[in-house]
Amino acid sequence: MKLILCVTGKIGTGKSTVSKFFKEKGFEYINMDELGKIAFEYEKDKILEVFNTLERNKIRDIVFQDQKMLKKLEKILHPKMLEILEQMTAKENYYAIEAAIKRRLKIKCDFTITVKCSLDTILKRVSERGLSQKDIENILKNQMDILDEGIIINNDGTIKELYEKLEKIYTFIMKSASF
Ligand SMILES: CC(C)(COP(=O)(O)OP(=O)(O)OC[C@H]1O[C@@H](n2cnc3c(N)ncnc32)[C@H](O)[C@@H]1O)[C@@H](O)C(=O)NCCC(=O)NCCS
Ligand SMILES: Nc1ncnc2c1ncn2[C@@H]1O[C@H](COP(=O)(O)OP(=O)(O)OP(=O)(O)O)[C@@H](O)[C@H]1O
Repeated sequence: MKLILCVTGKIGTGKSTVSKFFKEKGFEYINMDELGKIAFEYEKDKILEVFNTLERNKIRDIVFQDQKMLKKLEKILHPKMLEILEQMTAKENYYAIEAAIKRRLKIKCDFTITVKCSLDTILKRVSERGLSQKDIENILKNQMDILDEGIIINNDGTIKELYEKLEKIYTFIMKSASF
């Protein structure tokens, strides 16, 4: 049997943490940001032509301040990312796909979890990763199409509280999937 669970949500809301829970339950974990990095390697020539650089930090600064440039980057990378995703999910298995822009990528899945938390929590958790408040706000401006979808998880609380919610959601998904 094949089951595809998508974990979506804005930057720093806790998608990786939620996905890790499902990985521990035996799901195969796929991170679309990582597929983006693989696609980037395949499409270096096209990227260099458009951006005159291959430095991810520089490209990040450009695209999250200019939506037209983000569209150009997505047009180069998304087809390859989706091709790799299709290959990776060909077998019967349980998959947890982490994808902030799941809707934009039009990933088909059986269950969706949207992870949410307040802007304050996002800023606090992500700034520890070395991104400035301005960087985070620029990324968030380009994530306005991430809407509440499927099972909604609020992740402003502790990890323990998150895991308690996830155990219930896991039970629900496994029961629903067996029908
Ligand atoms: C712009 C790039 C080069 C910046 O790389 P960098 O290593 O600095 O950052 P990283 O990939 O970790 O992304 C930073 C944050 O932005 C988010 N993000 C990435 N791409 C997008 C996008 N197209 N739209 C909205 N948010 C995005 C990520 O989920 C993450 O939270 C890179 O994000 C990229 O190639 N993006 C385009 C591919 C894509 O759409 N990936 C999203 C998969 S969900
Ligand atoms: N409930 C929580 N309590 C405390 N810290 C948390 C909680 N949930 C997640 N975190 C931490 O917050 C940070 C962001 O979480 P995580 O990496 O899971 O988010 P993400 O949505 O995957 O981020 P990105 O969009 O950048 O991929 C991480 O350092 C994670 O360990």
